[in-house]
Amino acid sequence: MGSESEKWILMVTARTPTNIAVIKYWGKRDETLILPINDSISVTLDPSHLCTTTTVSVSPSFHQDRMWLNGKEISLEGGRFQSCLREIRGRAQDVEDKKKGINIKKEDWQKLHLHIASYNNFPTAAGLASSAAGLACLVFSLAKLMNLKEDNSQLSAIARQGSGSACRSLYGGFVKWVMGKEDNGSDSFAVQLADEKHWDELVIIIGVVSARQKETSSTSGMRDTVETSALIQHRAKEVVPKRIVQMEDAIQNRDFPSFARLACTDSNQFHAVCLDTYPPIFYMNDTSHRIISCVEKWNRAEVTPQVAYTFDAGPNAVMIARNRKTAALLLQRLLYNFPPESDTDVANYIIGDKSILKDAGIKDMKDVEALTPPPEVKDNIPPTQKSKGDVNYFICTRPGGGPVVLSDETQALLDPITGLPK
Ligand SMILES: Nc1ncnc2c1ncn2[C@@H]1O[C@H](COP(=O)(O)OP(=O)(O)OP(=O)(O)O)[C@@H](O)[C@H]1O
Ligand SMILES: C[C@@](O)(CCOP(=O)(O)OP(=O)(O)O)CC(=O)O
Repeated sequence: MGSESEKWILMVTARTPTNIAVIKYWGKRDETLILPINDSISVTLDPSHLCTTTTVSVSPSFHQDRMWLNGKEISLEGGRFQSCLREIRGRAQDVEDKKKGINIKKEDWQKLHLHIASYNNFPTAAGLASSAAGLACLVFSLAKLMNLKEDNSQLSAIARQGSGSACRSLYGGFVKWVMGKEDNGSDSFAVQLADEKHWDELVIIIGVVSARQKETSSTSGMRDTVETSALIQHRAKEVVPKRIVQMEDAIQNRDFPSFARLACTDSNQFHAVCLDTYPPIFYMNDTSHRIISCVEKWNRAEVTPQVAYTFDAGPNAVMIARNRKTAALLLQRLLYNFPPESDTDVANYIIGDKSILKDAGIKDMKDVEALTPPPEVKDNIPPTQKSKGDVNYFICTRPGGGPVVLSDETQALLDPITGLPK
């Protein structure tokens, strides 16, 4: 390993996506190991629009494990961070970098300290699953630094101990978290159902709904649900197992009507068990409900559903359109019902893949104001009833790939000489 006066720093930078569940995880059977009461299925979101980048580094000159999140130092003392660090260090292998004269033996990892810097390219703790991308990226990048032999499924079982939904961010495309049966959690990990190319027509539009930071975290919310809701047992034992099979088929066959029906009803049932919790938990707000009715009205007016919606533990809407054409029509409807404040630049209101905006024929606010009511809406909504400013912005994206190592050193978040954030 070399002496403390040695100045070498070894680092790895990785990028990891976030994911949105279409069959929800809600409820644990083991709080420490984070073992769920049902399987869940998610779609990985394109990391070009929503992702975490993490640089992990090791040096004999570091005196303690330290972490910076979005430029601010945070504590690594929490049990979940500690579980991930312990599990990874326990599996670390020898690492040799002849060019830099570095030779780390596997037992050295127990003594060496780490510096970690992470950046989310989207708001943290805003209900956009930052913990999922963040914990997955931490585990993935450390596994690369310490040369772990484990595959992504085995790494997902470590990320799971950081945050349950994080285990599904170890793969791109469509991912299932198998709940497992063992008490030690060894069979509770993520598997890829299909990669992102399998169903590449889908377009995802996220409505970031104005909200204060949520009152009930997922962790405490699901604990209360398991303790007090009678419906959750029925959901976990009877409803989800059938839906998992049906959702796997829908994904395999690219059967959008079944996919949409299952995603919407499962989101609705998740929010129903929240309401069945005592005291009740409300994650969706009035704007969320209006988005649901906008989509439901349109879906009912068409022969088959055009758009699926799903909501996690917050008011943000995740809408999945069957293809680009539908996504453009959806965007017109969303902008008609939820226009930005008059002084907003449309380019800041629709972010991510802006080409959908072009498909929808919208360049500026004049085009938004000129939108006519969609055919399924009978009466023109007078401007005062439109919900200006109830949505902060929309993100246009698509299903995306899994974690990757960024080999371009300029993308590292830590300085290669000091080991501190750049
Ligand atoms: N890049 C990151 N690296 C490590 N940990 C992170 C990262 N980003 C977020 N976290 C952890 O996740 C916490 C936020 O998780 P929280 O569940 O409150 O919000 P969220 O994940 O954005 O929302 P939700 O899980 O409801 O979708 C942060 O306080 C931090 O501990
Ligand atoms: C509603 C959800 O987003 C709940 C996510 O819960 P978390 O994974 O954030 O909870 P912990 O395991 O306690 O960290 C549904 C889902 O992602 O499946």
